[in-house]
Amino acid sequence: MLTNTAAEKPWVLIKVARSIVPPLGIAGILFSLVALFGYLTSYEVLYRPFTNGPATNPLTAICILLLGMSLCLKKRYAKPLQLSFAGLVILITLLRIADIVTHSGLTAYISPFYDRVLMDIEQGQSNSMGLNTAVMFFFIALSQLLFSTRQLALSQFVASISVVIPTISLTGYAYNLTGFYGQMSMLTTVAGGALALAMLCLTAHYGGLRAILSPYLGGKIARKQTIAGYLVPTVLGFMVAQSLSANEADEFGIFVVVMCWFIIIMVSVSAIYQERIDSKRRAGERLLAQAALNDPLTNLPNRRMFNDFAQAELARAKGRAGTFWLLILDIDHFKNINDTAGHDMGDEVLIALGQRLKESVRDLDLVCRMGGEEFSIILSGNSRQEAQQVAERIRHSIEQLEVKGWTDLHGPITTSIGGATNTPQNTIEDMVKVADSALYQAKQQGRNRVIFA
Ligand SMILES: Nc1nc2c(ncn2[C@@H]2O[C@H](COP(=O)(O)OP(=O)(O)OP(=O)(O)O)[C@@H](O)[C@H]2O)c(=O)[nH]1
Repeated sequence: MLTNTAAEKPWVLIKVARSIVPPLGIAGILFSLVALFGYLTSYEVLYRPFTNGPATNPLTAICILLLGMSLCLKKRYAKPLQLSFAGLVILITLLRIADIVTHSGLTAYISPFYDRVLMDIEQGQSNSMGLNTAVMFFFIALSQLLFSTRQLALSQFVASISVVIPTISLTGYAYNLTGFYGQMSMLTTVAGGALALAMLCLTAHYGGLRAILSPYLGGKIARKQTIAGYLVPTVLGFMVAQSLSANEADEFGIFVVVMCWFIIIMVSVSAIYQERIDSKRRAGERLLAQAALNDPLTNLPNRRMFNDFAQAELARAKGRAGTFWLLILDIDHFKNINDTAGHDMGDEVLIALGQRLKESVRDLDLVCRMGGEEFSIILSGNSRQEAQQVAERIRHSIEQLEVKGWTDLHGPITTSIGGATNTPQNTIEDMVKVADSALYQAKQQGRNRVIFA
């Protein structure tokens, strides 16, 4: 039944963001399998896309595989497996970080295809999980762990840190700044970027990201600001970096990345506040719309809502040459209830009767309080016989209605009902007039009856 015109807009972008998580996870799995297949078959280009450039280390490929799988898991078994996969990646990356700091070579014991890695290193080729790669996967896994334990704010915060690392690496590849990507291969950069983005998208329904993806004005502005805040400094930075020496370009590159993320963080914070204020405004607007279309006593749609609904129903019926029925129902001798038991008892009767009417029809039918003790019911797509049966059933059901303080002392409440249907020519006003005159006849003939025009 139509009850609310100020409905929330669909949050399409959040749905899209959440729907791309499994495909990004699958992309990660494929990247890792390609790299591992490269090691298995000694087909170097699969794990080292650029000759003499950085390689995707086998341990890195395992981290990508575990994180990719954890993002693709279905709900039922997801939590324990996600926790285990994320935990494993955290362990591997922490070992690797300890390895880099202490030069202990611990990861050699757990790395698959280690002889191949050694061979590459002996030939002077880069092949190890660099500090930036280890930190990136550590943060992605930590974000997954926090998400699985419902720490959404922290999970989103950690995911945004993890997105920064592949962004720096990508900027390095774009600006040709080796220090920016170090030992992180293009394949690892893309796979890490996809997984970090997927982690961020998992929390799209929450916090800053939710505000940026909002379908309302605040979200629209925030999205444009985010894109401009990232693209403008990056493109301008790229042009300036071309004219700088290697050392200057490195420092300038860091400045550009910091600027981009500073702008994005500022935009997210202001979007959160904007969305908070706007959601209160929307709630107020919904309440106003509700009040304008509903009767406050019975909480049923009022005459205005009746007109909107009836016009739409008439247009629909004309479109498919169908019929619908209008019943106008009036409580018999209602004044007597007010006069005998007081206005409050009259109100109670109106509320109970409204509730009974709502329960007596289907969800697609509409029950309205037209005013005073008069109600209307729109029955969609019934034959005359069916509509008469419904009207009789309603009349009978109201006779059975019990309202403490009235029916137990003064007997049943009865109603008179007039019915009318649409014709190709008539308007809603015509239908109301016809149903009203049928109701008048029912009153004339002694009340407590149904008369159809
Ligand atoms: N308690 C209460 N009474 C209302 C409300 N709105 C209208 N009324 C009363 O409903 C009564 C309607 O009386 P009448 O139009 O004479 O109709 P009736 O007494 O039902 O008689 P018939 O319709 O001819 O059977 C009036 O006394 C109105 O004051 C309301 O919201 N609450």
